[in-house]
Amino acid sequence: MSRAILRNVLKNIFQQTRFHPSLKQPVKYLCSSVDRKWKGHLTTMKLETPKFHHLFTPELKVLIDVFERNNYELRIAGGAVRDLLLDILPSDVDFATTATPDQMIQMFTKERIRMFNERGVKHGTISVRINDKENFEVTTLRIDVVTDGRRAEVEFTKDWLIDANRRDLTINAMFLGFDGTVHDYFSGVQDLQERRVQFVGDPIQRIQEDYLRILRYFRFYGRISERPDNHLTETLKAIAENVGGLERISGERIWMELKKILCNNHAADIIPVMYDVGMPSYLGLPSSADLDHYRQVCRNTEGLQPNPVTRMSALFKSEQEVYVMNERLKVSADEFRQALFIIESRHLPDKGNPIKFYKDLMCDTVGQRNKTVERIIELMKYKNEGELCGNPSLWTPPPFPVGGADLMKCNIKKGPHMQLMLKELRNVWKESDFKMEKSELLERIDDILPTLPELPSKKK
Ligand SMILES: Nc1ccn([C@@H]2O[C@H](COP(=O)(O)OP(=O)(O)OP(=O)(O)O)[C@@H](O)[C@H]2O)c(=O)n1
Ligand SMILES: [Mg+2]
Repeated sequence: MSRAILRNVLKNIFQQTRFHPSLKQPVKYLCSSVDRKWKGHLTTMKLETPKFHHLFTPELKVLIDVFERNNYELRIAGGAVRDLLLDILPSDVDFATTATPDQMIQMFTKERIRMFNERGVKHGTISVRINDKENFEVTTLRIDVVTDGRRAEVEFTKDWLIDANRRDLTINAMFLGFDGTVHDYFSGVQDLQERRVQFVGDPIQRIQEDYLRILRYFRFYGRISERPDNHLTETLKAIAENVGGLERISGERIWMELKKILCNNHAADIIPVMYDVGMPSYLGLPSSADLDHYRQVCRNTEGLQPNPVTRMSALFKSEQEVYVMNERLKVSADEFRQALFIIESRHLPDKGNPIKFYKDLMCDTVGQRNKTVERIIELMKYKNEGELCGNPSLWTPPPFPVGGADLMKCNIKKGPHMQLMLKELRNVWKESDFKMEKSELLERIDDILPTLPELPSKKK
């Protein structure tokens, strides 16, 4: 078909659909429908993996029977199909059906199956618990009618193609029947085989429906692509033009995705691409990061299962930048402290003796010992000294032999003075390479006392 004819056909569909009274948002709906009609094309294949059979619990069989008895179609949808095709057991399985939420409610009530969590109903999701053992979420096929880039108002449909078309990536837009048939409208199987990540239809439209999809794109790129630099130009262009929409996405949701990106394959290349398309400020990351240093830290941490914060810390030049990031991403208190710890300790001189350096650091770091060990292990990965991680006894000093009670016996009162004295004694102990014993350390008190600063006395 020539381009001109195609354009005309599309125009006709446009005009017919535009004034259809049932459409609340004609133009948006229309774009999707054109997209669907010309790009969506069903291909099927049989899935052969034992992982698929693992899903068939007695409870799932009950669910399947209920839908069958009531003549509604039910299929596995989205991410779980992708994972099974990759021979991975999916961590969560979503189900899609042609039954409307009302029909499902009627059916489950009749079948005496317990429903819970009514909040999903508006978007077509019914949650059920079967045999008091397993929960399932079943969602009616739908199209997102009005979207504000975060949430959608939906309209239900019985057309699998329409539902596939509103999904983000081709590899996430497939359905799986319980006989093992994969229903693939947008060449998701081929994209998986060729390890290609692309949006369903028009990337701009898909992104504008939910800006978090920008991050989902990079997450799945890391999981799927074999090459670090195989992005489609059209995809990157659409992302670059729409990064501003990330402003509307909550920091928590962004951090959930970013964490995975930082630990996935190709993290060394993906974050710089995210910089190229103008994302850092929307993620609370410094725009002037040293990306070569970041790449180096990715190499240092390769294969060591780093905490995502460890890699992210390479993007920060100052504590201030860590605070800015936290303002946006609201990372956990632990993650925040880990980032600060790396920023503070990465440039301390180790005087050519890393084991002594880490022992001293262990000794200097206040807080729970197991947390300190975790932080130091991450610092080792960061600094390319990961070979030390597996052997903490090498760099863990014995417990400091002096405590507050010992100092009180030597007439040192509790409070800031005692803290200063403990700190000085710890320094003496470090210099002895952790060999001095309690009695020897306590003998030093008299020498240290005159060197301590005068502390202001409490006002009466
Ligand atoms: N912003 C989003 C989020 C989800 N989905 C669709 O909803 C499915 C299920 O979403 P979710 O469970 O959040 O993601 P998964 O793709 O399953 O990935 P994961 O393995 O992390 O669960 C996705 O596969 C995709 O079809 C989407 O189109 N757009
Ligand atoms: Mg999922």
